[in-house]
Amino acid sequence: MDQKVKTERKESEQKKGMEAMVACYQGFDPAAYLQYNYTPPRADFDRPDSIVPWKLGCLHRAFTEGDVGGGVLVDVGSGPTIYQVLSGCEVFDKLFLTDFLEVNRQELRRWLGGEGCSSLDWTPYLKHVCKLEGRRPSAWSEKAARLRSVVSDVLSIDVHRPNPLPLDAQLPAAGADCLVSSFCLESVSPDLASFDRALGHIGSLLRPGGHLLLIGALGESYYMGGPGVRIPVVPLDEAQVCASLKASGYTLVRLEVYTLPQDMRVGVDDVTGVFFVKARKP
Ligand SMILES: Nc1ncnc2c1ncn2[C@@H]1O[C@@H](CSCCNC[C@@H]2Cc3ccc([N+](=O)[O-])cc3CN2)[C@@H](O)[C@H]1O
Repeated sequence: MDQKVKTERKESEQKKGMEAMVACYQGFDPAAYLQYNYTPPRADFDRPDSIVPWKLGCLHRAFTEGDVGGGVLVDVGSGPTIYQVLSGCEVFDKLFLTDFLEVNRQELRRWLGGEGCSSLDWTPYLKHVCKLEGRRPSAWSEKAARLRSVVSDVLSIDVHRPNPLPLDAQLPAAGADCLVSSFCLESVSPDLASFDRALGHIGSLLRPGGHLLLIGALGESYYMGGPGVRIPVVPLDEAQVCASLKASGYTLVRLEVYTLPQDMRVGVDDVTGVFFVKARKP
């Protein structure tokens, strides 16, 4: 088989993989997803070993240790959640939330509009991050107001495109100062090659010297995006995450890993661990 035919066959297989992934996401249910992953036991602020307090602690440290800040922060694949930017909103003046699905963008806009009809009450999250910042928990409403004030837009995004954002997105020509992305790339990529390409695509949004804060699942092969909505995930391990970041040209600043206790494995996925990466684009 000559090279041209091989390339065409490979491109056709990649296209089919992406189309299958898009079809999986048509059943994504933001409210169910939030219930599965962002309520106890995974989000139990009275349990030091709960996943969400661990993630919020990683993000708080990463955003407050002095090397991250400035103009523009982009959250890649926000989903229906805002926890991932509760620390970042204090050190950036311009923040973009993004997601592939309109149902998730609508969920984010509802919270931003303060209409009080979000699918999840984010108050405990706001209070917890205020506590991490040494503020009184009653400052949570000030933090909510701060976040609402710095979000510039809720954009569509497709990490499988070389230019993942809409052409009219108002990013600086040099790129964003920081990217944060949580549980997205591995959950939308049919295979490792696709994951690596997507990592490269989002890297094009980041200026040289900027930081990437990446949270993701380890050992996950599927998750439930809603009742009966099983979405495939490309399983990752620590070594692969490090290799993919290196191949994408990043300098690893820190990798932290959380191993799920048995009672955090609640049947909505087969995730075994969570990684937190802080990396810098040279
Ligand atoms: N082409 C695309 N480009 C960008 N975003 C896209 C694209 N396609 C779909 N999306 C968008 O990406 C998605 C992001 S949510 C992905 C969920 N990830 C898996 C889930 C999360 C989770 C949470 C918490 C814990 N835990 O242990 O506490 C474990 C786990 C592991 N399971 C979704 O918003 C979709 O709308």
